[in-house]
Amino acid sequence: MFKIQTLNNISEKGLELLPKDTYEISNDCANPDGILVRSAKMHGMEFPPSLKAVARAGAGVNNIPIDECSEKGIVVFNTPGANANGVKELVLTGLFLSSRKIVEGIQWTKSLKGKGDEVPKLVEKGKGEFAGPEILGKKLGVIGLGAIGVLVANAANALGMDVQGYDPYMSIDAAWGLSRDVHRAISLDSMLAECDYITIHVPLLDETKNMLNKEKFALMKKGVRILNFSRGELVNNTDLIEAIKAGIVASYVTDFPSDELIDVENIITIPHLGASTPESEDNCAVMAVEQLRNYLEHGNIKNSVNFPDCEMARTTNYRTVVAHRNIRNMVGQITTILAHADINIMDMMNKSKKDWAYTIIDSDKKVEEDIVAKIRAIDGVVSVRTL
Ligand SMILES: NC(=O)C1=CN([C@@H]2O[C@H](COP(=O)(O)OP(=O)(O)OC[C@H]3O[C@@H](n4cnc5c(N)ncnc54)[C@H](O)[C@@H]3O)[C@@H](O)[C@H]2O)C=CC1
Ligand SMILES: O=C(O)CCC(=O)C(=O)O
Repeated sequence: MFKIQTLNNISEKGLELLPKDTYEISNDCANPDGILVRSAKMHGMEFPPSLKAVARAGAGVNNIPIDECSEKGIVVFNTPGANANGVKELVLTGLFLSSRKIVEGIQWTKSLKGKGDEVPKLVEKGKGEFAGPEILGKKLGVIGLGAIGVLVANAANALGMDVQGYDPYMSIDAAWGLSRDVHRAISLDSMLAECDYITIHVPLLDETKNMLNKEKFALMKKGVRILNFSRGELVNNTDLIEAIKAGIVASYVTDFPSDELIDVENIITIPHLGASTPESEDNCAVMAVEQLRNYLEHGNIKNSVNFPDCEMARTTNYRTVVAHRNIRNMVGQITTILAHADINIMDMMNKSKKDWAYTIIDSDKKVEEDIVAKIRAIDGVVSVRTL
């Protein structure tokens, strides 16, 4: 029986893929084999030795202590692209909200309640306060051309915007999906200087924290409109508020409210609704559960953020999987231990990703616990399982 702990509400479409005879699901269990999570903060959480994997039903993994998980041999998965359309649709909404003072206008209209027959006249008199430009023909800069950035760039291009993108690490898959009409920015700074609208779609990392700051606002066109549906910490809020007061930033729309941003003129805060659609929630949950099951039951890794993709069809009933550091002679040491135990390897796969590596071995006989203990004792090995 595998125990799965859920730290957030996970769509039933995903949970129902966990067979009741082999999986126990609870939001409060003592020794889980796997955790399913959305945005719950996992930093500072105690990880029991039973924990083998964490599956993030979503894209961003800044709520998970990745390095600590790697050191403990806990494989962390996310669900690339599964909620990208949900976010894209809200970014497009944000684009229009940043241009036309729709939110402010709706709020003002409410203040007319009780004015009786005067309302239409007051509306016509007051509406000038809420005018704003059209997006057609305007320049949009997209920072980060991954699953979401590409969809946003293509959709804005289809709406008649002049779109450029900046992503020094763009994947080949993402490049295949990008419209040929989207231009490649020469540099981030040149893109920031030219655009009327800027939207940010990068992960929150040490390198991207405060990516939009005083120095970058100083480069921007007066009246620029900025959208942030990625993470709040990508933008320095103190510098942003100054740039708004100085008239550089005409509007900031974000999915990540924080106290200093709420109720500030020209800032629209949305309560992290980017992926809050039934479609995105279902897609993410199904993908997260499928990846978690494949790992727990077969030791296959797909879409992990800390260990390499490593998938092999089973050739025998005896599988051993080893998570280890990406250092010399790991495979040599593992296979030597198996050879001394008179175990023959029928098929194997070894893959690496940055500092970490993973080995799957299908053998002709069961690898008993004393042999597992020997593999576990190799310097650099962080987890061993037989399946
Ligand atoms: N508002 C919401 O509900 C949601 C927010 N997100 C946020 O959006 C982010 C992006 O999501 P996806 O597009 O699905 O991720 P992704 O991994 O497909 O794309 C991220 C892109 O950013 C690029 N990148 C990384 N560092 C960069 C840098 N310094 N400069 C320019 N580009 C850089 C990468 O090369 C990659 O192409 C997530 O990390 C998450 O924080 C994701 C889903 C829902
Ligand atoms: O699960 C959610 O609603 C948050 C989605 C998100 O921010 C992400 O996938 O990175």
